[in-house]
Amino acid sequence: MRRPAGGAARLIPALDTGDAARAEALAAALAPHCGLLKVGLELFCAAGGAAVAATARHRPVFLDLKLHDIPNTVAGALRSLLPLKPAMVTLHAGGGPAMIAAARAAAEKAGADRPVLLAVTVLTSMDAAALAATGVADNPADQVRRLARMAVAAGADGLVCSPQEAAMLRADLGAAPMLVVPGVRPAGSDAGDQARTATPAETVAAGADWIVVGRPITAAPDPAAAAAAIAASLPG
Ligand SMILES: O=C(O)c1cc(=O)[nH]c(=O)n1[C@@H]1O[C@H](COP(=O)(O)O)[C@@H](O)[C@H]1O
Repeated sequence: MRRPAGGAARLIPALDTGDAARAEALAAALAPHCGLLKVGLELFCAAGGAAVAATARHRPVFLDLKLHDIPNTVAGALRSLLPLKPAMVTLHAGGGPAMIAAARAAAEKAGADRPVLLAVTVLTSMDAAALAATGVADNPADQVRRLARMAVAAGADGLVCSPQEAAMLRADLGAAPMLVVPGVRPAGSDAGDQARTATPAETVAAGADWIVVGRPITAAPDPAAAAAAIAASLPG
């Protein structure tokens, strides 16, 4: 997976709907304004591999299932997903180094076309209090850094973090890891359940390769126009 040159190629709209027909209509409308399209849990649970195939007719697919299980099970899930040829797949960094290494080994079976493996660090919906409720006393940035270092050392190609940690991870880990960043909100739009946010331009300036945007696009009266406006706001 090549890194995006800039502009619309950096945008990944999230097709978060349980309605496969609506997802396909969104994919067709948004394709001119984005680099990839994200199929996440809502759409995959509703429509499975057929939704991935339908989406892939428009743009390469970021398959965001956030795998998190014992290493053997995650490796098996990866093998099951390879025929769908996703460009990117997520797994939770919290599954630990053996799980990530097992996923990498399974992905390698696809050869040069293997999916990029992205380790999700601390969900962008979590603030320090939510993290503390899980037993992690560190602030989100410190926990993101710890998980990111571990995940990259274990074989992840890239990381999912919030806009607020992107610059820190670039400084800490250098240019190599791909950074895919959700929790992105155009100025003035509703944060919803996202806790650690920034605007699209701020997020790219902080070092994100790709930004993931869902509701600010899908809930807009004209999703294609919303995506085009976000893409136009991104630095090259
Ligand atoms: O892995 C992800 O894409 C992801 C990780 C994370 O920490 N936070 C996060 O919001 N996401 C996804 O990014 C999208 C954000 O959607 P909106 O909040 O509607 O823009 C959703 O599809 C989430 O599943």
